[in-house]
Amino acid sequence: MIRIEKLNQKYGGTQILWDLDLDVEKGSCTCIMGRNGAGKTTLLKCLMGLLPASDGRILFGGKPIEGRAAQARAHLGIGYVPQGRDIFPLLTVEENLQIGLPARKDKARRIPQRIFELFPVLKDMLHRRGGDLSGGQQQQLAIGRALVIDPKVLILDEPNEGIQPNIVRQIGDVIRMLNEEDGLTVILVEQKLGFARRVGREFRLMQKGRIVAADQMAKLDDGLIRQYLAV
Ligand SMILES: Nc1ncnc2c1ncn2[C@@H]1O[C@H](COP(=O)(O)OP(=O)(O)OP(=O)(O)O)[C@@H](O)[C@H]1O
Repeated sequence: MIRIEKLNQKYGGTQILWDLDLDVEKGSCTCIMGRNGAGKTTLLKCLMGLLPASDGRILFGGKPIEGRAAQARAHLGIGYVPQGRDIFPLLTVEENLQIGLPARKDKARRIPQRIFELFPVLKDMLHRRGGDLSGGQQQQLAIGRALVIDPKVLILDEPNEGIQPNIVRQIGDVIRMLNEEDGLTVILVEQKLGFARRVGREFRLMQKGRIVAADQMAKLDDGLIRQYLAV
């Protein structure tokens, strides 16, 4: 579904991603892991078109998208939940969710009910300002907003950063449900091993801007953890 070939990215003179290759199959739930600074967020931003790559190819459903703007990638069906959530604090929950509606193929004007089934708290707080929500509720809103476009793939960058454990569990359950029941392809950047193991079905390990290991989640053993994840 997504194929990245020989992706390179630089911040000024500093190269961050090096000839990076990544294949993500339709229906998979892939967890991208690696130490701080490995380039995980940079990779997601290049995939979303929020950072320009120096060179390389990004294919979505077999078609090159590397020349397309971020908004066009959303219209193609790539939903993105950025690190830090980036919800609009002065807009209501409803307005935050409505932002995605024009990107839907069917041009539906109403927020899909499925989002409120997954996150009932968003229905209860529909008219509250985004900025008044707790961190966990804001994260649920950020995921809801990405789902409004009816994406084919959902990309999440550390959805659990700074969130209380009961909401982390709920978010994990929702990601699993979206993947298993709705058939949504998921790409998740995650630092917490327990969450990654519970939610991810495959892993990719990153080190210094490269993918250095890839397998089924069950094969993520202590040796790999020591080598690429332990701090
Ligand atoms: N705007 C920027 N300008 C210059 N360098 C940057 C910028 N953003 C990130 N970097 C550098 O790029 C490298 C990769 O950062 P990135 O945020 O992609 O890593 P990460 O694996 O997501 O780390 P983390 O787990 O800490 O979020 C780091 O060395 C970081 O310092």
